[in-house]
Amino acid sequence: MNIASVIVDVPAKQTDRAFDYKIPGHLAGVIQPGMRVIVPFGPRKIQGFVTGLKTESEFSQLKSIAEPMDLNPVLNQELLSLGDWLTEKTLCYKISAYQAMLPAALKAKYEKKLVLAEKADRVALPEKVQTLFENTEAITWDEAVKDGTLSLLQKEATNGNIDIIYQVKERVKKKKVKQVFPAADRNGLAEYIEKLPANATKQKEVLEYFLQDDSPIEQKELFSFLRITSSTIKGLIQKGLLGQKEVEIYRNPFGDREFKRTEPLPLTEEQRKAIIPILNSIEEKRHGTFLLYGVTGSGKTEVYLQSIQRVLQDGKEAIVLVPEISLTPQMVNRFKGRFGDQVAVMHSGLSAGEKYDEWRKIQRKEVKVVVGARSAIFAPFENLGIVIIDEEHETSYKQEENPRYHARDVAIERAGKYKCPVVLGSATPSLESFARAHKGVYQLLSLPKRMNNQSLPSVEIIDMREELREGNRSMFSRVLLDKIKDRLEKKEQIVLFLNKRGHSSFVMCRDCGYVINCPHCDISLTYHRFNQQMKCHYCGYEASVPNTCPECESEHIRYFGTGTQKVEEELAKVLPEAKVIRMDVDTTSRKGSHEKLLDQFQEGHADILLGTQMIAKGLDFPNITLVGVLSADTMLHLPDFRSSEKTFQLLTQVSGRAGRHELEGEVIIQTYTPEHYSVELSGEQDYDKFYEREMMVRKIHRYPPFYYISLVTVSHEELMKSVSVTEKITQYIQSRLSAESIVLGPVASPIPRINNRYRYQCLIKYKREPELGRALKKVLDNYQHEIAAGGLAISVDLNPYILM
Ligand SMILES: Nc1ncnc2c1ncn2[C@@H]1O[C@H](COP(=O)(O)OP(=O)(O)OP(=O)(O)O)[C@@H](O)[C@H]1O
Ligand SMILES: [Zn+2]
Ligand SMILES: [Zn+2]
Repeated sequence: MNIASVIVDVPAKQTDRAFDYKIPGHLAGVIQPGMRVIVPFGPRKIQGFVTGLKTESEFSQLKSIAEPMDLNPVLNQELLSLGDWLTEKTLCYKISAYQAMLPAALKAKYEKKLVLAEKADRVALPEKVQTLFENTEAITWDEAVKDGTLSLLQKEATNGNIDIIYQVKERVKKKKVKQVFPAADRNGLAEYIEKLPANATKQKEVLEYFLQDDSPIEQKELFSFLRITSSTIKGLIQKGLLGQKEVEIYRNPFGDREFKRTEPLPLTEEQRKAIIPILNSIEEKRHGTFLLYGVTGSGKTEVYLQSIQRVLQDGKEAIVLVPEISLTPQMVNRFKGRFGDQVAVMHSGLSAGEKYDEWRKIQRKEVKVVVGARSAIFAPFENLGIVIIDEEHETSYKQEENPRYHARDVAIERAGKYKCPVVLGSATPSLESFARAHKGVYQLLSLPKRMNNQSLPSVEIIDMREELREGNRSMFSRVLLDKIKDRLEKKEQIVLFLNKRGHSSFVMCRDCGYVINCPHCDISLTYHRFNQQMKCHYCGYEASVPNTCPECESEHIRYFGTGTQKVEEELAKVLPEAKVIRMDVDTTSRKGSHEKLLDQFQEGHADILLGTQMIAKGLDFPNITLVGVLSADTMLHLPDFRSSEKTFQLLTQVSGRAGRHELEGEVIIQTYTPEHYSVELSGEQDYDKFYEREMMVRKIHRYPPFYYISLVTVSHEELMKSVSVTEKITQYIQSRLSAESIVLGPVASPIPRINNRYRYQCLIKYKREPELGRALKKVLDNYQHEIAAGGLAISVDLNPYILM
């Protein structure tokens, strides 16, 4: 086995296959499949993944592996083959598939360096170059750029005097701390104390400390404990009385927080009925997908916890996926509280280093449970016993960049290999999943009632147009305001929800209606209050608000739309006595602030929790008795066939925050389109009715779950180019598919221009097209050169969740 197959870090068609490399003698037996290695590729050295070992190659002149990057494989055999599956299902390159499975810290970073070529004659080089290389063989690219000698160096590179090399670097280092320990025995320490002059009190203290406790201590800790500095121990180290060493530690994102241990609750009759089929599937080692459809507050989480407990009994492992936005401290507590140190947590709030450490705990089998967002589905477990996906309807489980995978599909694929169950949980399942459960593809488990038979909160829908007609121009309806006042008196808590998605603050002229758009993208600029700038969310363009309208020169140009800050100001005006906690991207960007705000709210330091999407889910606070939704319909008008579904789901989730414990809950939903069925039915909290209604719409318009869809988006700086390419693609795809399928295109994307690139798309609706994947791959291959040259971009999504 002296030859390794390696997938190299060059995402392109020509390199999307394994290359053979010789394993040099000194690395024989060291190199294993799943390891990252550094290999020569063309003129540079790059990273690669070993996918297999063999004894023969069809090629004769093989280059050798330069060095391994890992001591142990970072991908196990199962993940390596999952990479093949991912490549086929999402049409991505193998290298992208493997990289998606690893924490960011393990993705290669390349440092460009300039080195003197062997044949170079130092003294013959231009003086400037000589000085650069005076004391060194290599300088970094950045240094060269800063020095302004780049063109000179370029000339020397052409002459062959300078080589450019790429050095692979790890992004994140293991965290190390310095420890101090006694290097002499007790007698030695004691003797030295005797010999110390009387004024060396500090040194004496240090030695006495180690006489009491001879275990190594973190240097920083020792210093602060004894109030000393490094000068105190320096002499002691030199004399061989103390030693210093570096040890690796895990970064701990949870600090010293204690997690209160919880015991399994006796299950209710309904929970028992729901959990039995899951437990059976675990015991019988049989793969199956369950849809746990349970209203908000019905105790789904307890079902998850006890299923995991069963899995751990068998010595197996569990993956729990939670949407990023609801990966709240409260959620983490529930898992850490039950399973303690056996739990690793992975979410975007962690630094790259912290994520890396959590990942290593999984890899080293130090934990058995991972709770995380989408990418945690790739946790490198090797004895998986269950995968749980909470809030399975959330669209954040779909990755919107290569590889464009859906975590649900990956979960089912992995669980199939390990012969274990997948549990999808939701109060408002996605239409696709519910339809599959109806067909018997998934097994449906229901929790139709709340805990303790607590009723769902009562919901009242307020027509804001009516409010306006009756002279109320504020953002709060009279009913909502009255109810808030009532709760303030009763000392009960209120959640106010502002749906930010789909609408934002924009700048408009009140006289002529002119809206300020991004000059590079066909989309309005978003107004940011904190720096009073307008910003494009697609390309980053920024500008300040003009004093007069560029169109009619009116001075009545101002921003519209409601941000959380504006709501907060408004609240302060009408209810100055109310204490408000605002939660949005601005107030939660600092690490730990999310948690702090929620803790404050839970401890009763505020009456009102005001926020965006991030407060819609997962909160389980007993004192919340009123939920107000300020604008229910902002999402309804997005050009997306799922907008009704998303609106219904969100309204149901938010409403579910009220009255979860003893106190009864009430919900007020303000809307400008009360007649829309997704608003109306979220008022009745009737998912089943909504499902029927929405299925009819999907059937008529031939959308999922009746049809599958795929989307090709083409963009180019020239309008005509993107139209013509899209046109060709549309025709080609059409020619490859059956008459039953519908190929729509070329049409302009809902956002027709981003960053000065014109965007056109082709939408494919189909029922069964085994050829489609191959045809789309062919399209990508065909345009590979133009794409690589940078002018043309084509993205193919076999299961798009964002159609813009
Ligand atoms: N068997 C049980 N006995 C007593 N209390 C329970 C039991 N199961 C769950 N609970 C409690 O009921 C409350 C609601 O349960 P939980 O939060 O698990 O519901 P959920 O279905 O996950 O809700 P949501 O989908 O709204 O987040 C929690 O406070 C939980 O501790
Ligand atoms: Zn104007
Ligand atoms: Zn822009």
